[in-house]
Amino acid sequence: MSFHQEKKKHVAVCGGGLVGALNACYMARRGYKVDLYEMRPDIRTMKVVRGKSINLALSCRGREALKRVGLEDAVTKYGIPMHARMIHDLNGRRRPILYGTKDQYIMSIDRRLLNEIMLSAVEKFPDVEIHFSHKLTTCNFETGEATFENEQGHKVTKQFDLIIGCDGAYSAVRKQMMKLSRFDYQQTYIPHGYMELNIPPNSQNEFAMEINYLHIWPRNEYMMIALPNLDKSFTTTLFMPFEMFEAITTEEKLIQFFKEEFPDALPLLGQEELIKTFMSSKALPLITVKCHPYHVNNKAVLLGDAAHAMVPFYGQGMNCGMEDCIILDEILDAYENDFSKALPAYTKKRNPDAKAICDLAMYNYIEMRSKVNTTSFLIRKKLDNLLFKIFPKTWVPLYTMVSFTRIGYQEAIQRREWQDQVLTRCLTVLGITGVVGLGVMTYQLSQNYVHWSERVQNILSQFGMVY
Ligand SMILES: Cc1cc2nc3c(=O)[nH]c(=O)nc-3n(C[C@H](O)[C@H](O)[C@H](O)COP(=O)(O)OP(=O)(O)OC[C@H]3O[C@@H](n4cnc5c(N)ncnc54)[C@H](O)[C@@H]3O)c2cc1C
Ligand SMILES: Cc1cnn(-c2ccc(OCc3ccccc3)c(C(=O)O)c2)c1-c1ccc(Cl)c(F)c1
Repeated sequence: MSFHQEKKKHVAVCGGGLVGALNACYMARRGYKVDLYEMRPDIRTMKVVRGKSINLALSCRGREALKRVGLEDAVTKYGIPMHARMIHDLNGRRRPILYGTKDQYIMSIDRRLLNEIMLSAVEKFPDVEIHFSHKLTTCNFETGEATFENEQGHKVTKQFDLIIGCDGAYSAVRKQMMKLSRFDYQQTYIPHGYMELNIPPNSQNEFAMEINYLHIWPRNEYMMIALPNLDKSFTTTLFMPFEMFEAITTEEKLIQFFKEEFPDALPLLGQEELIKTFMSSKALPLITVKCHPYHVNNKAVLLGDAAHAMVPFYGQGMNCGMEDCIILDEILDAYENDFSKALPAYTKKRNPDAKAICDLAMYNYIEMRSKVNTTSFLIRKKLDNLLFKIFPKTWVPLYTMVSFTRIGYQEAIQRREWQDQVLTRCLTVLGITGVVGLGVMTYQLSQNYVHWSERVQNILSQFGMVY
């Protein structure tokens, strides 16, 4: 090796899910030698892949991350744009509210297909190897050694320049970090669980609802959403307290519940299919995880849910994790691949934003659970869109900043807090002004009324009529 030729960095990406597969592309593009370890078998060869939501919403941050490794078109050609939310009320009325202009839409993407596309993209890079059915068990943050166990229980230990934990909300890499002092960790399971249902194509084999919409049934304690699939079905996710899931013990109770809470969805779901799916499924838990720091020495770093798992009530978990790949890549450029400088800088840059979106997703969950039914959802969103039209530079709806820009999550929330203060003040002033104004107007009207009624009476009296 010549004096000037730097030794090629050798990294281990642990976890071949949505963020790990993408990050492996980023690391390979940097010219690193990449070993990607995924504890599951190759999903591209599996008939059924169990796991999280069947489809998910891809928005600006995730798209930009895909774009930078040349995957945006490969993914979005299989995506279904959702230009608006479609709010379903109890009477079955559906109200669309646009997300913004025609180029401001989120996309419904099949999770498995997205993962497969990225795994296949990884394999195209030189000096990259994917090790399926290899589970990370332990790692040494002093030496960079990591041990993986395969299906036969055989263990292999290798040494790396960097261990990148993309192994999800229940990360093994993070578990190793938790043994270290001054590693902060916090997790919260929420009382709600989720269950995925399916709205199949209708009898004409067409979509059973409007296609390019994120369908939302806000019912305070319960929420349901539906995202379209390429096979003309809708993956419908019911969010409900576990107690409620457990209380629905018979088919009658289930049908009665949907008749009361989601009457328009019941015929689309199909009673028999709903019963079959609901009675054979278990509601799955939802967790939020926050931790700090994201790195250890110059040997390990966390991305995606391993670093910041969030409840799915803002549709940002994957988008945030994909944006992590951009942030780390930019910082590695800035510090010329010096991990001892780049990793602390990554934690410093990313941790506040990731915590902010975790908090926002949780806030939205609490908000939707307690205060959001169709009316309040509609009012809120229409007011947001109206103020955005009037003050496009200053009043950017929070959902727009989060989903259609790469404004830092923390900044987006700070700007929203300012908006809330302004709105509260305006409404207060309007309220006070309104009351005062109403008083003045009433007085004036009463004066005018007296004046007006005198005039009418004078006119009518001239005709001998009095009313
Ligand atoms: C119901 C629901 C709806 C959602 N909807 C959206 C949405 O609309 N938009 C959005 O942006 N996000 C959404 N999310 C969040 C999104 O699913 C996650 O943020 C995203 O999957 C995180 O990707 P990840 O790669 O970090 O983790 P994961 O997708 O969990 O992948 C982790 C990978 O690591 C592997 N692994 C785990 N442990 C090990 C180990 N020890 N060794 C090796 N491999 C290991 C796993 O097998 C897996 O393949 C939703 C989540 C849920 C639950
Ligand atoms: C999967 C996905 C992608 N985006 N969103 C999303 C999230 C929040 C939203 O608004 C914030 C808000 C809603 C209601 C009241 C105040 C603020 C909007 C919107 O404005 O349309 C869209 C979701 C989603 C995920 C789960 C549930 Cl339960 C849900 F309803 C939607």
